[in-house]
Amino acid sequence: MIHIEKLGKRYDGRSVVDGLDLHVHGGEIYALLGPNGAGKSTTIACLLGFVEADAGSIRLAGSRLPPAQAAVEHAAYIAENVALYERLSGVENVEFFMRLLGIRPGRGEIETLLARAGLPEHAWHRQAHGYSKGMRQKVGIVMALAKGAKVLVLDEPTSGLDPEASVAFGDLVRALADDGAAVLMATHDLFRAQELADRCGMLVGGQLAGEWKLGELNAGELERNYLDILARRA
Ligand SMILES: Nc1ncnc2c1ncn2[C@@H]1O[C@H](COP(=O)(O)OP(=O)(O)OP(=O)(O)O)[C@@H](O)[C@H]1O
Repeated sequence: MIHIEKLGKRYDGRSVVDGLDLHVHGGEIYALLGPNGAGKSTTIACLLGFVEADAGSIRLAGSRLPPAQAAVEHAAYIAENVALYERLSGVENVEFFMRLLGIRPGRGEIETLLARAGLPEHAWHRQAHGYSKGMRQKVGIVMALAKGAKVLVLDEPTSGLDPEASVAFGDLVRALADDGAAVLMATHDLFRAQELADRCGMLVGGQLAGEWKLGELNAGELERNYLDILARRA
């Protein structure tokens, strides 16, 4: 579903993503790890067509379209802080963003999805300016559900969420993957990555320095591998 091959991106003559190969299959959650400045957000920006890659190829959901168009058609993106129209309610936000995509879900359908995402009913028709970070993430998930996104891309989705909200968010992401979506999640949260993801990769200097199946690692092993790689590169 997500196929990245030999991806390269340079800024100011400096290589920040360098020959990256990364594949995420439908039904799979892949955590992209790495220290600050490793190139995780740049990889995501290239994947979604926010910036143009300098080298390599990207295919989303088997589409031959350029990333920006393929992403509009097949992907949902949930940033660390989900931007909503503050004066619109949760329901109206979903309605508005779906209409931009030519999708017209009924109010009842949106409410059903908001309930599934766990947004409290009293918030559905309230302006979004009072929403917490976790509530915004839920509206973001509802947009992915309403769109039927085959690819879900998350950048630091659980940073700043309390443990309960983080677990609830993880359950929603798992449900989307169980429905067949390919999920790519950039995160610094090794604990949550180990809890949630099926596989993970570690970027250092724009290159994949390690890749693991999480079911095969014991508790704490991911963190040890991560720190070992950084120590070897120091
Ligand atoms: N628009 C830009 N112009 C110039 N340099 C950039 C730009 N965007 C990112 N960079 C640089 O590219 C490198 C990779 O940044 P990126 O944000 O992709 O890393 P990251 O792994 O997401 O980091 P973090 O964990 O801190 O979010 C950094 O050195 C950053 O300063």
